[in-house]
Amino acid sequence: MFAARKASQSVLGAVNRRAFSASAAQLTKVAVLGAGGGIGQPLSLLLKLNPRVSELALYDIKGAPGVAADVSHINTKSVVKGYDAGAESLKEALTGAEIVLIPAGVPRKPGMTRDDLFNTNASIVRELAKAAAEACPNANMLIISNPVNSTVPITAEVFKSKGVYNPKRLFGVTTLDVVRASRFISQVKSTDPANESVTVVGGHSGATIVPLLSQSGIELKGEELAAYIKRVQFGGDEVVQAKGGAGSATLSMAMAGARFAESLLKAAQGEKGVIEPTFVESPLYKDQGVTYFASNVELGKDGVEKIHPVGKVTAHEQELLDVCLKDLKTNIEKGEKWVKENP
Ligand SMILES: NC(=O)c1ccc[n+]([C@@H]2O[C@H](COP(=O)([O-])OP(=O)(O)OC[C@H]3O[C@@H](n4cnc5c(N)ncnc54)[C@H](O)[C@@H]3O)[C@@H](O)[C@H]2O)c1
Ligand SMILES: O=C(O)C[C@H](O)C(=O)O
Repeated sequence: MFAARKASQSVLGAVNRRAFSASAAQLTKVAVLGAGGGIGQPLSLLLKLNPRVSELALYDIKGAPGVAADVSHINTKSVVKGYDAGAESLKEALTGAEIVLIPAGVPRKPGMTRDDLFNTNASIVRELAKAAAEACPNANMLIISNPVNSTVPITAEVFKSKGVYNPKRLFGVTTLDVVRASRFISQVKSTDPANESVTVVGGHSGATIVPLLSQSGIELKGEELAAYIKRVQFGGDEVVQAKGGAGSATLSMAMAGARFAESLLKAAQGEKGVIEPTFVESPLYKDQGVTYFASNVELGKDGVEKIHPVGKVTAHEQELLDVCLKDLKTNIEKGEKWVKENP
C-alpha cells in the first residue's frame, strides 16, 4: 500500500515536473499595439485562442480595455490586460513582452497607395518603436502598419539609435501576400489552397510583391499569368475597393498576423524547420543597395535563423524582381531618411 502510494506519488511528480517544464517553456507575453482597430481586434481574438501565449497585453489610444475585457472571457488560460493611451501604460504593456505586433496606424481608402499612409503612420510607428526599444529591447518586433517597406527600416533606425538593434528580431509581416498567393492559385486551378504554396518575395506593396509561381512547378501563360500576378500584387486594393472607404483588409490580415506569431512561438519553443516569408534586413540584394527584402526565412530560438535565397526564377520573374528592387530601394531610403531627420 505504502509502496504503491510512493510509486504513484513519484509518477505524479514526474507528470508535474513535465507539466511545469512544458508550461515554463510556454510562458510567452505577447503585446498588440493598435489592439482596438480593425486588425487589432480579430488578431487579439486569435492570439487568445493560441495556447502558446500566456499573457496578452492589448494597447491602443482608444478602446483596448474594452477589447481586453471581451476576449478575456474566452476560456483559454492566457491572462489578458488592456491598456489605455499614455506613456506609462504603453511601457507597462510592453515590459516583459517577447513578441510585439504593431497594427497601429491608418488604413488606405480607395485611390490611395500604401505610401500615401507614410506621413501619418511613420510617426506612429516611430513612437511605438521607441517605447519598445526601451521597455522590451529583446522582443521580436512584428510590423504590420503600412507602408511596411518603410516602417520596418524606421523601426530599425529607432532601435539602432537606442543601441539595441538586433536584425534577427525585426520582421515586416508579409504573410498576407503568401496567403493570397495560395488562395488565388487554388481558385485558378480549382484545388485545395491547403495544398498550394507559392513563394512570394520582395516587399509589401504593388510591384514590390513578387510571386514566383515557377518555383511551385505551376505554369500559367499569357493573360492568365498576368492576371494572377496582378491579383497577388494588388489583392489589397480589391479589399480597399470593396470596403468603399471603410478601411482595408482586417480579418485576413489578423489570420496572417496570428499565423506568423504562431510560427515564431513554435520556433522559440524549439521546433525546427519553421519557415515563413518575411521582410527583414537581408544580404540578398545588399550589393544593389536594397538592405531589406522579403524571402523565405527559417525561424529559430533567436528569431531569424536562416535567410533563404530567392532561388531559380524565369526571365519574366527576373523582370518583376528588377522593378521590385528599384521601388524597394526608394521606400527603404525614404523611411531611413525621414527618421534620421525626424528622430
Ligand atoms: N502588413 C499587411 O499585410 C497589412 C495588411 C492590412 C493592413 N495593414 C495596415 O495595418 C494598419 C492598421 O490597419 P487597420 O485596418 O487595423 O486600421 P484601423 O484604423 O482599424 O486600426 C488602427 C488602430 O490603431 C490605433 N492607433 C493609432 N495610433 C496609435 C498609437 N499611436 N498607438 C496605438 N494605437 C494607435 C487606432 O486607434 C486604431 O484602433 C494600417 O496601416 C494598414 O495599412 C497592413
Ligand atoms: O491594402 C492595404 O492597404 C492593406 C494591406 O497592405 C493589404 O495588403 O491588404
